[in-house]
Amino acid sequence: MAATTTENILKETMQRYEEDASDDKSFEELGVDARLIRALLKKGIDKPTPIQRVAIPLILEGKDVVARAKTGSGKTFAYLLPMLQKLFANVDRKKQAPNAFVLVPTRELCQQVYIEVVSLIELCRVQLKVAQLNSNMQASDLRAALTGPPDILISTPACLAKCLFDGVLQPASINATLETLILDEADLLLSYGYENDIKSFTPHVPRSCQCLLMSATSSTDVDKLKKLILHNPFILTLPEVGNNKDDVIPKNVQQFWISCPANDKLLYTLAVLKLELVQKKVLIFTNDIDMSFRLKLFLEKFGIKSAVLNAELPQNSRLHILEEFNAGLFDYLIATDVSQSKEKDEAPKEGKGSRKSRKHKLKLDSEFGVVRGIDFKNVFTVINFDMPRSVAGYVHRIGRTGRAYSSGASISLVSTDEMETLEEVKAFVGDDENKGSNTIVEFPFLTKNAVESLRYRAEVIYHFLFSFTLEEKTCKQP
Ligand SMILES: Nc1ncnc2c1ncn2[C@@H]1O[C@H](COP(=O)(O)OP(=O)(O)OP(=O)(O)O)[C@@H](O)[C@H]1O
Repeated sequence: MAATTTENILKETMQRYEEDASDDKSFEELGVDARLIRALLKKGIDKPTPIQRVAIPLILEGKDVVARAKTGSGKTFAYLLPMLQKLFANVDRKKQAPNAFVLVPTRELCQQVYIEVVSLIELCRVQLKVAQLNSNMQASDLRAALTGPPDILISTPACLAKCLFDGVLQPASINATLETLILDEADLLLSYGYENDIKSFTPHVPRSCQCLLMSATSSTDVDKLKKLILHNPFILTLPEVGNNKDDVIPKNVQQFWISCPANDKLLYTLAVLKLELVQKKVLIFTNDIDMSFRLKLFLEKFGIKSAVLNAELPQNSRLHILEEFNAGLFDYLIATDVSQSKEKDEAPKEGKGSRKSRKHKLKLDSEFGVVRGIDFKNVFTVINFDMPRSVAGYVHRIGRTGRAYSSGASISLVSTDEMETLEEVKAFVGDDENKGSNTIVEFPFLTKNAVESLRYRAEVIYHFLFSFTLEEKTCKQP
């Protein structure tokens, strides 16, 4: 009987919030602070996305929330706005530790969230201090960052655990002060090997703390975290994402594929870019880091300036490249997500407590972090130079365009070997134009003649580069 009543309440509440998600409420009607609304307007944001319409009122009511919504749906503001609003209400309070923790899986995401929070605070002209931690910081740097203490702490779970272990943060202070705990990209945190780190601080999270889990997919990991962290028994999983493709691939992204011999991928990419068949900015995904460098050099010889982004680059360089790309300093970025390459299968399975295997897993997963959650600004086109190895990889790559209310396109170059993956993608998203907008179809704008007209020059450049790359030892012989 009790279970039925709880089920009914949950059902009714879900219905209410489903209705809220589909109506046209403004930020003001959601109860967002006028300063934050003005700040959003300065960023060109004037109406909430569906996940924001649903999540913001709930979070403002103080509920624990598990928010599941597709990539690029605006989850960051869905938690940042109510979190800041709560802090605005009590700017001058004395405290022993930060009032809010935002935990994310990678350093790039720490940086991304940090930039977003600081810019909102500055635009609102409110005195709040934000600290961003990373695992390269020495205990003295961590101590300095936490002096004050800041109002908001943005960190990976590992770095937070380190602060506790080194005595930089006191469990009692967390227990006395923490009001909001946010786990962003919650579906990734455990797969990044953070379980023990999370377990090391959860006992110190006070029962009164509001906990939010933001995630792009549902998984057993999210359920595990939910059990580990959420205190408030009223947990609402927001009904935005189901298990079908319409829920995960943005409807405003046109998806194309091109059949292309494996050896001609450089040439086809060149043709697509040189003939301006796609709209900028362009994010190109390769499965192999060497190939990304080769592609960069090749395009450069045709006057197309690009940068590479992969987990082998030092983190500072990665952050710098992301910042420059997002600031519009160049239009083409070649990213490698090694988790989509064969190397992933060769990774040793994680043994219990095995330091070595955990390290290896972290390395591979941080490379996956190049794709997941990163908000590449104003990307219109995603090119799969190599097909990702799974439909999930495809969905995450495509999710880098068509973010929030913008539109976008994707083109996948498919060699004979990759046809099987294309078939899987087709089975998932559909390949029949009549089925609706959310399908993958053959790219109609690149003719064989157009490709062939570039072949001779491309081959000359290719041979020139071949000797060049041998000398430089930067790239391998293709
Ligand atoms: N209400 C809005 N209107 C227009 N743009 C928005 C709105 N809210 C957020 N955005 C923009 O949409 C983009 C995607 O938002 P965000 O990074 O929060 O998505 P996400 O759901 O966290 O995606 P992912 O799961 O990939 O991390 C950002 O550039 C953000 O500035």
